[in-house]
Amino acid sequence: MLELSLEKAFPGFRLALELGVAEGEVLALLGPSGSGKSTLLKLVAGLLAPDRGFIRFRGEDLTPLPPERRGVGFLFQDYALFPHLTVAENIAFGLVEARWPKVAREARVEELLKRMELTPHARKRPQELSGGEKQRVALARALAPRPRLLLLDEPLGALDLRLREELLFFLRRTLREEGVTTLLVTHDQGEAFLLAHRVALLREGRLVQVGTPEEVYARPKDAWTARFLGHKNLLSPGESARLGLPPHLHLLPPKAMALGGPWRGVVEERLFFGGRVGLWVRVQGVRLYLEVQEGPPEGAEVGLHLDLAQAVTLEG
Ligand SMILES: Nc1ncnc2c1ncn2[C@@H]1O[C@H](COP(=O)(O)OP(=O)(O)OP(=O)(O)O)[C@@H](O)[C@H]1O
Repeated sequence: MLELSLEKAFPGFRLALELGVAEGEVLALLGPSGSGKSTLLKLVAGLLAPDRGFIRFRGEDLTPLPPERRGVGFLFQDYALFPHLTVAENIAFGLVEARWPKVAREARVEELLKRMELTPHARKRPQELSGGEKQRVALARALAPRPRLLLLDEPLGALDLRLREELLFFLRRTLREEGVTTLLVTHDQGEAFLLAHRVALLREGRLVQVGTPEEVYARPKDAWTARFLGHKNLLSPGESARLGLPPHLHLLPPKAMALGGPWRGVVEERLFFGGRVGLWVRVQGVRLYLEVQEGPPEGAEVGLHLDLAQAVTLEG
């Protein structure tokens, strides 16, 4: 168990939170730019000292320890590999430092090369690798010494869309196979949902909500959280009333809507995404968004099924 109780202030910014992470759990810190995600990671890594509070891991207080004595592996945004070392040597770096015996070292490097599909690149230097390959080497290097705790700051940040997706599934498998307790920073909700057992939403240095991806998506605490998690159908009190709901702020989740039903609407926008189609439909003067397999063209009149019993009341 990792237990955090931390306070840290900068001019114009204050982080204050308490958070527990279970053994082997992957917890994603999700929040907009400037919400304090990296600051939190740096406090746990020991690169910053808290003004108040503690970092406890398996009952041991890590707060007074320097970074290298915390048993923490990290992968920060600028995953600088050592340019003069080969891929295998980069991965072995932490093992040499930790004085692993040669045989164990070689076995671990080989295991990670294979796991990360880097075996053919073992003797290359970083400048001979693609962006995605570099990122995999950096991840292997962080994992190699079997850290008890892994900190990942935007591990897929610097990559293009296609590589991001490819590495996302790769990272997901790796984290689950290694079973290491992980704190992961991202501002991408899709990434957080796919990678993490639980998601912690950070806003202006405070935790807004913590829960499994399913929990926070189904029951966001307030309108800000709902929007941040990618919800599109937030109904103002007036819009709620027009659809026959009490005049409060509501969230209509995607599963509460389908084509074909008694509500009459007009397709105002049709967005083709490839495997799915997004539709903005105006119903009773309210614009609602839904995704379908195949959708009617813009301007078409459609029938909508709205299960209003599934609407979630939100705080402002
Ligand atoms: N060393 C520092 N000195 C002063 N202010 C800092 C320092 N580090 C961070 N801050 C401020 O603290 C706030 C939180 O920064 P932090 O880097 O933790 O945000 P973040 O959520 O990681 O953002 P991003 O997604 O953009 O990386 C910001 O307002 C930033 O300007």
